[in-house]
Amino acid sequence: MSAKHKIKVNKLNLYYGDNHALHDIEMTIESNMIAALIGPSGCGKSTFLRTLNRMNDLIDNVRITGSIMIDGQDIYSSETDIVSLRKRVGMVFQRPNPFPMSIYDNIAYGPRIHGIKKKANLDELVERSLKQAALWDEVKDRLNKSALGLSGGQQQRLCIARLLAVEPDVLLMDEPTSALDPISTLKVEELTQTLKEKYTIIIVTHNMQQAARISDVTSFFLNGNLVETDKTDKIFTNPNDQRTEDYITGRFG
Ligand SMILES: Nc1ncnc2c1ncn2[C@@H]1O[C@H](COP(=O)(O)OP(=O)(O)OP(=O)(O)O)[C@@H](O)[C@H]1O
Repeated sequence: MSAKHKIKVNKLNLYYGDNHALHDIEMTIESNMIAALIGPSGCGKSTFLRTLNRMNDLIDNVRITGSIMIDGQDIYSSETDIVSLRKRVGMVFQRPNPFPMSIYDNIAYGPRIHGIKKKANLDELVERSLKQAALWDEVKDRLNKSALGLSGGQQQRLCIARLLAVEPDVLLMDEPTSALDPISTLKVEELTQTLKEKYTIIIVTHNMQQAARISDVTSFFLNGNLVETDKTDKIFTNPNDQRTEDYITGRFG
């Protein structure tokens, strides 16, 4: 396997009880890329995203076959420690979900759990994470105020900062801007462009303009199948598969 392959998915199948939701998915994602997952509602994008940090393990009756290698290690092997997997592969959800505590404590929460206790170290981590999430300037004077007082867009960047504080290397984003106004959306989109220098990002989006604007590669899903993955420019100008063409030109979905 090439060292550049951050994530390698082999013959991945997922069943919710009798519902065969993902069929033989094969995908390779390289480091420092933004990979967008697109497709009509119910095609399996979120399900696939959740397999990358084993969030589906929390759902009853889920059965998974195949493998997902991250940095050459099978995340479904019995040796994988799920807590450290979720630290390495963090997730941002559709609705910002800050904890009902101060801005500072939201960011310090993860590092404290992972054993960082010294105030000076936490201060430094909080500042660095908020700067990385392009939120520091807006909140530096109110770190001890409740995170719930932030705007939706600020809350989403706080959730991103909270992830960065535990030093992941893959970021999963499930429609991270669908609940945000256009200006906040733009800020989160700009943020993804700086974050990809350090992280590998996989983003589910219903917004095809967003996929075209921010991603390097795009995968089109349909009915639980991965129809094709290609460079984003190619997918949006000259896809290989007629079904992709029909979707991006708005013939269905
Ligand atoms: N927790 C669950 N239990 C049972 N079935 C589920 C569960 N989550 C998703 N499914 C089913 O799996 C299939 C894929 O759903 P998924 O949410 O992954 O699609 P999606 O492409 O992300 O859709 P959307 O764009 O609407 O969010 C659907 O048939 C859905 O009903």
